[in-house]
Amino acid sequence: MSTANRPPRVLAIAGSDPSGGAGIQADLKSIAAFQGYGMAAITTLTAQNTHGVTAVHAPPADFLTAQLTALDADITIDAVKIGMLHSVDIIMAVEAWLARVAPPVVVLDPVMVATSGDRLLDASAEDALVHLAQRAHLVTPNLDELAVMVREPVATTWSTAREQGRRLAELLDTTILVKGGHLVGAAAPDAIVTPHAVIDVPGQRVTTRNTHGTGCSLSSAIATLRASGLSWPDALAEVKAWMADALTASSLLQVGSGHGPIDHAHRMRSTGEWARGAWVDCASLVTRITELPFVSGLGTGSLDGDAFRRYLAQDVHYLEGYAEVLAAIAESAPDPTTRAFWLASCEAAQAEINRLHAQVLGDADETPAAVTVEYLSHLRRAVESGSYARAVSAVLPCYTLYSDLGVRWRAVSRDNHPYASWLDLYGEAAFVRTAAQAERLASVAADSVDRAERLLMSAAYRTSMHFEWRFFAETPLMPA
Ligand SMILES: Nc1ncnc2c1ncn2[C@@H]1O[C@H](COP(=O)(O)OP(=O)(O)OP(=O)(O)O)[C@@H](O)[C@H]1O
Ligand SMILES: Cc1ncc(CO)c(N)n1
Repeated sequence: MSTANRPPRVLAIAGSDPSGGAGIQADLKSIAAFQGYGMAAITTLTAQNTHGVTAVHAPPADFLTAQLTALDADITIDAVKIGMLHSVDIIMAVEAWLARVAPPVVVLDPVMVATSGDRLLDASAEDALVHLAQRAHLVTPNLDELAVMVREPVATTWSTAREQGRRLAELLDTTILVKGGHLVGAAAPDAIVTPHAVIDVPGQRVTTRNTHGTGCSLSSAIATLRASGLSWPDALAEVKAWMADALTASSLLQVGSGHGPIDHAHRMRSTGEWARGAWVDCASLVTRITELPFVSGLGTGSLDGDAFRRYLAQDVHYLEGYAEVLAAIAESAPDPTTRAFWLASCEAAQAEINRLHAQVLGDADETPAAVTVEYLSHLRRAVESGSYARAVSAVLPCYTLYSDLGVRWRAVSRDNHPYASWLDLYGEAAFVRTAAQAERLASVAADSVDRAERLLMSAAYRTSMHFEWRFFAETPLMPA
């Protein structure tokens, strides 16, 4: 299924939303955001904006068949995403085409009602849609659609939703993506559910009204990543991280006064730039860090155990101050999602402190080294500057450097390696994702400040990277 370097050719069979937030417009933007080549066969035209749908016009179903036939006569299709189908005639046209062409990836978003509450599927077409769903490799109902498909009341808890997903998976004998977007609370969980297993993919809720088209965008993005070779759960985790940022960035778009669209293009717009630039500017410093005897000895496993212990004893001191700094950053974060990220990071640092005390260090309490004290005062000064952007820049090397080292160490054999569990901590996918997210948040912050402040951000970042170098150079040499 992998398309190696060729972008997957992804076809959306869906309705048009002229306001650009949902329907084929959202599909094409999402497919492009995940680097696919997008195509669109239009089932229906809607007249709609961010407040709702005012009219629907469906061309004859034969004309949809003509569009689909023109495509498969000429183009190999790697994935299909199916959205608004509106009527039994249209559903039957799509079903006949799927039966003939059998595309390798078929994702069905069983669109019934828009975010605004307007019906997009005739009530009489619900059974036909359930029948069509048996031909899909993944079905992505929201909680209302799930309830219709299993003929039960709408789930109000996540556990009921997962159960209903399980029953639908059995009924259709296929995989279901159960979406928790419509639940209330701080979480926005999703799950990949088969007749035999449930894989939860957790997520934080973004506080925003701009949720128009999230379902369309999710299903076409996941079809694109599946056709690129990812498993359903991996594809979902990737798309959820992207969706959270697209929801957060939606406030800048100012499209309409109702439920506005998400920002599909947020990654193209700017994020990643400042932080990547700051990293590249520190390239030679990073090389010097990797060449330190302590760092190379950690990788090969040849490092002296006492030196590692002395480093950890200082790292505990460092992490204690660092966790306080992260809590202060969370306090000054610009929105609840960003705050949740820094709080989670603060908790992870505290967990690491507890783990080090319990498993490695015991009660011994060594004096903080000069480098530890100075590095922490640098971080505190960045917080006290009152600039969120500068404080984030100062803590960022802790993410980018350790993620980079972790990735380098992935290739190292873990057989009899004395520091294997420590190397694993930073090389695992979750930490790499966290570091990438921290970089994105720093870049977003960089976009909101002036040039002078951006220069101060870069200075704070470089100073921290320099302290990282000193920390690896000096702490192992502390007197025992
Ligand atoms: N406020 C939110 N914060 C974070 N994620 C969200 C939020 N709202 C929806 N999502 C995510 O967006 C995706 C779509 O979910 P949702 O349940 O909203 O679908 P839908 O109702 O089909 O969407 P649509 O608005 O297009 O009808 C899911 O991955 C869901 O978890
Ligand atoms: C065309 C179209 N498809 C799907 C949805 C669901 O959000 C919508 N609002 N409009």
